[in-house]
Amino acid sequence: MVHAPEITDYIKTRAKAMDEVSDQIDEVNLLKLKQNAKAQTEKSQQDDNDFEGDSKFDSEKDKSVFRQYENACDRVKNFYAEQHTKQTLKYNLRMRKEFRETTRARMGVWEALELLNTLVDESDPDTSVPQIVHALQAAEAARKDGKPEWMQLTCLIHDLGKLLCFFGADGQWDVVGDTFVVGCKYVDEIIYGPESFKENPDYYNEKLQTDLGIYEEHCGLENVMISFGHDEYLYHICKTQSNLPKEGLWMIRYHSFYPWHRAGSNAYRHLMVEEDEQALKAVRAFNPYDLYSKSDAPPNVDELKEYYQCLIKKYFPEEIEW
Ligand SMILES: O[C@H]1[C@H](O)[C@@H](O)[C@H](O)[C@@H](O)[C@H]1O
Ligand SMILES: [Fe+2]
Ligand SMILES: [Fe+2]
Repeated sequence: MVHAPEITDYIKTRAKAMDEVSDQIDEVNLLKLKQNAKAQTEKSQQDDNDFEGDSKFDSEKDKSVFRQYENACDRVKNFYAEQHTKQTLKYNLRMRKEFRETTRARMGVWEALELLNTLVDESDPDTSVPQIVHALQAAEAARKDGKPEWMQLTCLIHDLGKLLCFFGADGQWDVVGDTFVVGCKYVDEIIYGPESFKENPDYYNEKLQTDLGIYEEHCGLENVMISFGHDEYLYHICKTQSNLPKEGLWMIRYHSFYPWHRAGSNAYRHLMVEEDEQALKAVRAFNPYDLYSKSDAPPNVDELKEYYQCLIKKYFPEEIEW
């Protein structure tokens, strides 16, 4: 039997022991929490570093069969003739003002993707499948390579700006195709070269046909007008309505800017600032998922829907203003 004074002693020692045990438990928990946090930071750092690693999904592919513009079909050639003729400086100034002042539609990201189900890109020599297929091919390739979630999502949505085709665009010349800088000399790296601008009035304006044109040296790509289309349009939507990292935003904004980012190009370097080097790295890391996934088997939209809807929720609100 334990008596009164002893009870208190007993209770005290028990309590002390309990305290010690719970201290230990707390310590174990704290340690676990710390370990978890450390693992998470390491994981996210790993994720972030990982986005730049070389693509692997395309290792077996013959890359030389993509982007063959010289022997492309008439649909592609006619597209560029029209785009190079109509993307004038004046047109670009007008578009930039106009598109920011209007909301064309309100809908969620997945809904927007489903709308692209009916759109085939006339400028593309490498694919003639509906754009939702291209979106999922690009995203699935990034996922297969273990790229971070934000990059998988960027791959999924990168061409959503082509929705402009449904919002009263004048055709496709003002929405799709490679982009280039307007307001300065047309560089050799542009598809079909500077001569393909012969019907464009800017071609005959001497002030616009110097290396700098209307720009200052190293003014930064941010301050340069790149021909208007799905990249620029979607970039502004994502910048103001998503929490995608800046790398994802760069991938979207410059993915069609092949004269600048394609392998071996040195074009437009005199307009860049230091940060644009980072952007270039990001866009080059993204490019294989956009380009080389075009020859992959078409993915099953219904099967993938849930996974990507979850990803979308992490970075976008339910409804977007388009
Ligand atoms: O989505 C477009 C399209 O597929 C074009 O054909 C290509 O030239 C662009 O660079 C790309 O962004
Ligand atoms: Fe694109
Ligand atoms: Fe694309």
